[in-house]
Amino acid sequence: MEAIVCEGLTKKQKQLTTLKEVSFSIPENTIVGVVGRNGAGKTTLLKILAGLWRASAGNVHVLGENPFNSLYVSTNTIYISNEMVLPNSLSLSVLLTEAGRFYPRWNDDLARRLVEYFGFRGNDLYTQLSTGKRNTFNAIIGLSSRCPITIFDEPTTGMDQAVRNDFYRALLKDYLQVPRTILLSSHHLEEVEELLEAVLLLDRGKKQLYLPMDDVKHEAVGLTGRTEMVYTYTQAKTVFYRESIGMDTTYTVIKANQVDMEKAKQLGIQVTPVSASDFCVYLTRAGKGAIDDVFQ
Ligand SMILES: Nc1ncnc2c1ncn2[C@@H]1O[C@H](COP(=O)(O)OP(=O)(O)OP(=O)(O)O)[C@@H](O)[C@H]1O
Repeated sequence: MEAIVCEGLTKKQKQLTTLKEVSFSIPENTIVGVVGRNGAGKTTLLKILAGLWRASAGNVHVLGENPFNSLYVSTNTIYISNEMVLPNSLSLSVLLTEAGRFYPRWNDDLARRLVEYFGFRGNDLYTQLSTGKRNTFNAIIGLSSRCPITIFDEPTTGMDQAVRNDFYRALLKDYLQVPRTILLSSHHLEEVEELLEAVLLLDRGKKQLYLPMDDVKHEAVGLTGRTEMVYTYTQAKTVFYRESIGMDTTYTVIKANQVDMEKAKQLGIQVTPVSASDFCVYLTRAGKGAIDDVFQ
């Protein structure tokens, strides 16, 4: 069954169209990464799915309902972001108790064990936590809620590397125990790719790609060789990205299934894999050349 379905989802904010006819569906009990450059529309999309914002056009169904103003969706969905505002006067321990009263599948034992593991004290106040600690606490709430739709919007902002690793590991372990639909937005695809079953890449409000993770990893290859050779070889092929390296060498990223390895070898062209993360970066370059051009 599909947990989330979007058809032609469009969002207008002031003069801007920040989501443009985005369509996709996510089966229940899957972990999907939502990636894209700054301003691509990730937060906008996630807030609409969480029922916090209303779509301007198109259809959105979360657990079979339009999420906006739906009590059913809001009790079965949690949206975790670094914009979360929790009451100043309540201790962390009381905040966990209150979260447990709201979310039907809340696991208090998990919450308390994570709080202890990450070095919180129950009587600390939320507003006195550092940014990384606050986001760690938010992430604990997100995990422990065990909501059927769990949305993490850049959850690791400010966390140090060890905490990020622990968080992703905890997420995977708990997901394996209690499968649910998890959306995770991140600027660091390389950090989360082992967790993800699919990737949704947004680019300036449009869906640029939505593929199973394994396909994203194998979608493109890089060709390095003499400029003329590479240009001739890649004619009529799907080129995602090109870059000059040195005087007469070019690096070109093309669709992997269009490469004949034998032919490339004969032409002296070296074929190398392209990581999922690099592939997404190549797909969403602004088309204004490279940063080096600024210094010329
Ligand atoms: N409240 C708002 N009013 C008007 N425009 C907004 C509002 N919130 C976001 N936008 C615009 O919508 C676009 C998408 O923003 P959004 O925050 O969804 O992107 P994002 O992919 O999450 O970016 P980032 O990676 O920087 O967090 C941006 O152009 C942003 O300026």
